[in-house]
Amino acid sequence: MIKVSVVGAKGRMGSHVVDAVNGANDMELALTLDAGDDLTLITPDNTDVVVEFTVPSVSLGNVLALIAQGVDVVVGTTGWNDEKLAQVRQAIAEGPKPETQKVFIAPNFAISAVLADYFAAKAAKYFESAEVIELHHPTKVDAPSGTAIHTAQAIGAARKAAGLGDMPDATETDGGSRGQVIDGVHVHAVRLRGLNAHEEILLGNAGEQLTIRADSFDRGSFMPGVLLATRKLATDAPAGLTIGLDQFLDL
Ligand SMILES: NC(=O)C1=CN([C@@H]2O[C@H](COP(=O)(O)OP(=O)(O)OC[C@H]3O[C@@H](n4cnc5c(N)ncnc54)[C@H](O)[C@@H]3O)[C@@H](O)[C@H]2O)C=CC1
Ligand SMILES: O=C(O)C1=N[C@H](C(=O)O)C[C@H](O)C1
Repeated sequence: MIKVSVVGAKGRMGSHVVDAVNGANDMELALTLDAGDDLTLITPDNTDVVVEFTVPSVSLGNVLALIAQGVDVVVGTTGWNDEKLAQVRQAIAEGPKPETQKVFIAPNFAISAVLADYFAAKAAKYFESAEVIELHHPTKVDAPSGTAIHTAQAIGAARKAAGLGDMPDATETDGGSRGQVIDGVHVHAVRLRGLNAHEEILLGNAGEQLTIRADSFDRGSFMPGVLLATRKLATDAPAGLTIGLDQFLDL
């Protein structure tokens, strides 16, 4: 049995993870922690894998504390950047298990979103223009979404590798309506009561458009991916930091 602890267990995602672990016949729920709880209660004796879904402002601190505890971590919290990721890699190298510690971070655990990212990266070099629209519930604290940032980065990398230049855009006066530019890709965020998590990727050429859309209508859509990652970390995932559920799929 895989002993799984959950950090952020009282949250929208954390509570779904608790239910998913309790429903998995190869897992047992160890500790459920939330804000103010002592992370040093989690040890390799009581936990094989921690699943962390908290808030962007605290996730790095949580992950560093859990690395110091010598436990492997699946991270769903967003808000990551290169500087924070470098701190995670350094903490692993200087931690108690530098050769075996595993940390996995994914901006999105839903297969629809992972495939949308993959398809967008494949399509990007064939289109003059590409923009990303993410749409979420109005209780989300970060914008743009980690998924949209990851998608924009993938499109930007594919365009750079193909030698594509800047996208056409004659905008001279922008009051903010063109969104945030990430690796040359404009990203737009919608917050609307009634939505959960959605992303639309628009790719355009003269006379044609390709639209790639992923919808997570409820948070259950993320759970198969969370359980997959948890099982991978408990078995044959590589040591060190792994980023993106696509790394665990045969895409
Ligand atoms: N990777 C993915 O597939 C998904 C990622 N997310 C991300 O997960 C994060 C959480 O989203 P939600 O669950 O909707 O948020 P939420 O606000 O419902 O839950 C966050 C939980 O973390 C707790 N918390 C706050 N500070 C803490 C600390 N220092 N230590 C432990 N717990 C602490 C809060 O009390 C709360 O229970 C966000 O960053 C969101 O973008 C959300 C859905 C899917
Ligand atoms: O906050 C959410 O709900 C979600 N956050 C993640 C993100 O920021 O990409 C994943 C998904 O979009 C749901």
